[in-house]
Amino acid sequence: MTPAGTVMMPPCAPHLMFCRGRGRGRAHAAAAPHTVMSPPPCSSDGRLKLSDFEWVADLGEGASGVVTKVRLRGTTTTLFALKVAHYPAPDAGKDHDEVLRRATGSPHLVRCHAILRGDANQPACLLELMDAGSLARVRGALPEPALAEVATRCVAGLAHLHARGVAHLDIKPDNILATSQGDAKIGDLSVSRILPPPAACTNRSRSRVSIAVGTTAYMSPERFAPNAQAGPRGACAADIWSLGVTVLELFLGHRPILPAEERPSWKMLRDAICEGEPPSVPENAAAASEELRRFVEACLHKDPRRRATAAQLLDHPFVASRDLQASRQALREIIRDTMQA
Ligand SMILES: Nc1ncnc2c1ncn2[C@@H]1O[C@H](COP(=O)(O)OP(=O)(O)OP(=O)(O)O)[C@@H](O)[C@H]1O
Repeated sequence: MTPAGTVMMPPCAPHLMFCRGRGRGRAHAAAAPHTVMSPPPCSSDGRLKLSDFEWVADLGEGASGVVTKVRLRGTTTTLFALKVAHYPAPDAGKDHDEVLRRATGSPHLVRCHAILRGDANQPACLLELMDAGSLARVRGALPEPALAEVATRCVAGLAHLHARGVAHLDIKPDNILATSQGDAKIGDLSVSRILPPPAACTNRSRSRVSIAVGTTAYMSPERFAPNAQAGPRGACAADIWSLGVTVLELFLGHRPILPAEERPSWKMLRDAICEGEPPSVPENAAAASEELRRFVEACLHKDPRRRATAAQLLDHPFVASRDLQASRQALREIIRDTMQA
């Protein structure tokens, strides 16, 4: 923690050039546009504050905060996304900082460079700018090679989080963010939970976390139980269901749970998810490979104990046997087309 209360995240990308100086604008004279530094450049007094950044554009607003594109004052190329929470989170605040700390080090998770504090002491995360927005913007179905690439990155991002005792709990297309360079990463750790270590799970009450958070359409059946809680394995399995729904949605080009044209209520979703068959790739989807069908099936077991883990999915043929070059190229093209649309 710096004297100003700024939490700085450790670097995860040593190939990026870091700011070592204290002066504004000394960060990265040769940086390309949208280059993100890690850790962020220092302000004039060596303590990073919200007032060191100037507004460039609005990026969006969600339930937990407002996100803007910002620039470090005095620079032209140092752009970030700044997510300022709507409210201070006195209890969850420490946990949230710890979630972000544990998330560093994976190229498949949107990087948080620092946590600043807003006027009302609400957390403000200085994030890597994902300049192509979220995959929810993609119109229509994703071609399978691009989907395999997205799935791979999400599985790798989740494997990183789960191995470090964090459940994301809000995996959905809106929270997979892309860059114009053709990258896609998991973002939005605002409802993520720190999990107790499996070895400490002898005392039931202390070994469970609430999983009744997140976005209803992507929630697994067990999350609809009153005060739904899970141990570390169950909380990670909840993420895997959400991943399966996300992959299926990106494949179909619409939400898979209820007819696309409906705007379902919470109860309709609960009934469909808890009482219906798990969603799957339709039999008549001729374009779907066997690998994709099996991947979705491995994620979407109603019994969380039967779902694959993120570590197992890393070896799944849909991920491990994809054509690397073709899938990366396909993802780049989809992102480019979406940005131009
Ligand atoms: N790092 C980023 N770079 C670019 N855009 C971003 C970034 N992070 C978030 N956004 C955009 O800002 C908007 C709101 O972000 P986000 O979904 O994280 O907020 P939220 O309050 O957590 O939303 P939700 O209600 O879904 O939980 C979204 O449109 C998202 O795509």
